[in-house]
Amino acid sequence: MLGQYLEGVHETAPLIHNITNYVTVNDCANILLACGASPIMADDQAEVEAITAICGGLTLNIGTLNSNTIASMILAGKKAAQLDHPIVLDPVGAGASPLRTQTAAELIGKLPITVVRGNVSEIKALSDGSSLTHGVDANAADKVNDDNLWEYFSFTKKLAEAWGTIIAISGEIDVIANKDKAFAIKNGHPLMSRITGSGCMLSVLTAAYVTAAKKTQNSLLEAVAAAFCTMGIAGEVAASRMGEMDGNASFRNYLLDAVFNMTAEELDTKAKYELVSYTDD
Ligand SMILES: Nc1ncnc2c1ncn2[C@@H]1O[C@H](COP(=O)(O)OP(=O)(O)O)[C@@H](O)[C@H]1O
Ligand SMILES: Cc1ncsc1CCOP(=O)(O)O
Ligand SMILES: [Mg+2]
Repeated sequence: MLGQYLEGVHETAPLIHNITNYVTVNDCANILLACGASPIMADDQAEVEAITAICGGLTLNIGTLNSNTIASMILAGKKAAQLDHPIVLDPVGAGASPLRTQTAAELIGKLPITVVRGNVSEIKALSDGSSLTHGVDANAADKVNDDNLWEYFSFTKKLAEAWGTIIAISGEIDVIANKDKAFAIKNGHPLMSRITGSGCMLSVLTAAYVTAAKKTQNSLLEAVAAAFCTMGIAGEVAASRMGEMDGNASFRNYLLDAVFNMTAEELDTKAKYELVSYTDD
């Protein structure tokens, strides 16, 4: 079922506008190319509306936000809204500083965000201030596990309703929800948290999948789940290639290669997820 979403990206080759951080920008461009999409990074207020207008989707990542890029995000987001383009928000480090938390909240309040993709501590910090991030990483105390999974289903459903977005929480178990349904995804590998950028790359990948799904009139929720499974499976494949002297630099390259070589069949075969419908309860 999810493989068709990768095919959709290959067939439509969506162009994605990214206003993102300067730490992981090159990895974000490369993972978009790896999945068959195209990246353009542009963050000056004088051009963001024109760039958004030639693209199919937009990623807003606040990882190294500043007052110029915050204004650019609002301008680009409003243009994307006018053109009915999907917008993915990555609230990097929300909870780590008031500027990050307030900016992410402002973007959610002012723009019709399609997907908020963050780690569990970032999303909790934004929902009710109930967590502290470990910098840009999740706080171990917030971890989603089999015991608290239903609490997180209910949490993401409520948040999806309140914000009118898809909520996509990443981690060892990913939880992705709209107001009606939720996916729990169990692909991935612990090494993914030992490189910088696995979350940022996942956000741009998500933008590519939802942009393609919108164009082909497919489910945006399933498109997000397909992007998450793609990333998780790529992490598993990359980990299986690690040699004795390999470290996080090799892992990052193997991860990109795994996305580049991913097929719809591989995605369908290796995806590990549980789908829950709230209308059942
Ligand atoms: N311990 C883990 N086991 C399996 N997958 C993981 C683990 N930690 C992170 N991931 C995966 O890494 C990717 C990035 O997630 P995460 O580390 O939560 O984002 P961020 O880098 O924004 O904090 C996701 O695909 C997630 O599923
Ligand atoms: C380390 C760091 N500092 C600001 S942005 C950034 C990258 C965060 O990337 P990710 O959330 O994908 O690990
Ligand atoms: Mg992140």
